[in-house]
Amino acid sequence: HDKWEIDPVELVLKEVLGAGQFGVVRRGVWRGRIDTAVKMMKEGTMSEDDFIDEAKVMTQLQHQNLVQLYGVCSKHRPIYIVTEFMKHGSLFNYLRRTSPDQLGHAVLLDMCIQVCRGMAYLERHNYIHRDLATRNCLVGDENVVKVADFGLARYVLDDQYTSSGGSKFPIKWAPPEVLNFTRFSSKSDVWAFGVLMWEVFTCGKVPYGRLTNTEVVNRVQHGQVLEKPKGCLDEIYKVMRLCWGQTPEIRPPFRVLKEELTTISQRVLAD
Ligand SMILES: Cn1cc(-c2ccnc(-n3ncc4cc(C(C)(C)C)cc(F)c4c3=O)c2CO)cc(Nc2ccncn2)c1=O
Repeated sequence: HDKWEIDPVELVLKEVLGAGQFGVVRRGVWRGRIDTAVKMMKEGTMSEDDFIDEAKVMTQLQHQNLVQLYGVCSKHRPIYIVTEFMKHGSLFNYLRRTSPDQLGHAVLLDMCIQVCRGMAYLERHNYIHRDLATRNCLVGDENVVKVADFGLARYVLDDQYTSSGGSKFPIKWAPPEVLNFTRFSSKSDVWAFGVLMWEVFTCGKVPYGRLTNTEVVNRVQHGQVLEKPKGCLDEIYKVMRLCWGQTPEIRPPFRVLKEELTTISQRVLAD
């Protein structure tokens, strides 16, 4: 019996949470008491057999800042992907609907540190996210923030999303080596983390505003990076700049970023 296989009989489906990349996602109650989110995979959106193979690895990735994969219902179609439930939805929406004064610098920095902890865990396990952004992080009680949908990008069948020339490719979160050679690594996740920090400290602004993808690619390839968010501390912006090193080698790993941000947080909190 594959322990990552969930019996759909044990799932009671509730309200729709949203329509994700792969189809409708609903809240579900598992075994009578466990709150979950259930992705009901629309046919043809994902290479399902490859994903089901990977699911056993993904269920082993467990960290307080990663949205836990509980398992899959793969004995029927559509398959279900069952994960931990986060009651406040995406970090992107949470930032945009929560007024800035409610989110002081200490809270914004703490959110970035939580994401960094989750990403340092993935880095330690040589696991690449490939689409880190505030839209792919989720918020729970007491401003708990967790990284969601890590690794799933590999199973998307829509080549508008998977090819760097496609209309759905996350250009604004991609470093030069991904734009030029789609060369993903934990260091390309670090670049995306810098953009995520910029999203957090602008309370959910869209990076590079209304620039077209072509204009963004030109800027990134010429070393032009995002400006310091209004009111953002210089030492926090400096960490963002470290994430935007032109080549992956000069960007710090997540375990170093975590130490940097924690040190700043202790100083900021002391003030
Ligand atoms: C776990 N979880 C997932 C979601 C939820 C709902 C709809 N779409 C999604 N998304 N969003 C994005 C997404 C992105 C991908 C990439 C491969 C990385 C491109 C792959 C996905 F499969 C999803 C997905 O399923 C999610 C994210 O997986 C919402 C939750 N919670 C709430 C609470 C209140 N209101 C709304 N959502 C929640 O707790």
